[in-house]
Amino acid sequence: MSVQPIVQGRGIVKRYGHVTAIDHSDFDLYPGEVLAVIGDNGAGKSSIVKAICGAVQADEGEIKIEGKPVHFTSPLQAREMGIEIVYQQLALSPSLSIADNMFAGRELRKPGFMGTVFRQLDKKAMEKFARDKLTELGLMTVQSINQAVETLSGGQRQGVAVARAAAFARKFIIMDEPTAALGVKESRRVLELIQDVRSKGIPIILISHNMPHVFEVADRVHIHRLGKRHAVVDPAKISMSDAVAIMTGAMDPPPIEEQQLTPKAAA
Ligand SMILES: Nc1ncnc2c1ncn2[C@@H]1O[C@H](COP(=O)(O)OP(=O)(O)OP(=O)(O)O)[C@@H](O)[C@H]1O
Repeated sequence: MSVQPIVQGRGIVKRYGHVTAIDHSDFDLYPGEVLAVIGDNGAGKSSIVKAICGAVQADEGEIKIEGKPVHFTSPLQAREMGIEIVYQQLALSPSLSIADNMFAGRELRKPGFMGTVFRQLDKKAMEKFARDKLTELGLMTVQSINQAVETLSGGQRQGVAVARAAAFARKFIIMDEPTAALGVKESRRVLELIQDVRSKGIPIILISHNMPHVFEVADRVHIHRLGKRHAVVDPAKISMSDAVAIMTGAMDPPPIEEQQLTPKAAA
């Protein structure tokens, strides 16, 4: 029995002026998996995930979420559907608290009259929710949920960004280079968080240049080259150096029947 992909992109094209960033590319994300997207600088990795979440609009092609065609015109629309994004450049407000950052743009109002008429925020409920989520992901090493994000370490900040995505994602999470700015210990914690999120059943698209990280957490590796999906490989069956050679064009991709176009369980 075949499993329906969460995301299915077919023939996606994105041009920026004369540059064709995505050139008739396909894309598939399946339930429960970490799909890594690797590729050289400028291969079109960010552009394809931006097209999926509505940060840019594709010029051609079709994107379906759980089998239904979507045409997001902004990432906010994707967010409303339960798609969360963790960016390389942290999209947190440094002077706001952890709790405020987690709820930015989707604050909880007090129940009843005070919330509906006076629009009063339910600070207690938001703090409790933020504390519960951080505890669930083992991140409650931070001293207070009301601590400003600027007082946290890089790893703790990235932890808050991942916790926020995990707390609100209902469909999937896109992570664009989540460990790029982090040290060894902090990267390790974020990789563990990725595994925690997957074990909760939320699939992840992970863009990364860090091959050891990719090979540690990915179930499948989408290799992007010159704006196209060049191959999809099983990291358990290919060496890191061969994946890089395919990515740079030094080696041909494996024949299609040897690729991992669907997860092993769904094949
Ligand atoms: N806003 C933009 N305007 C013009 N060209 C762009 C824009 N965004 C991306 N491009 C171009 O599109 C191509 C693909 O870029 P993209 O950022 O998607 O690649 P990438 O694989 O994510 O690269 P990197 O690993 O360097 O982040 C590049 O040639 C880039 O210069």
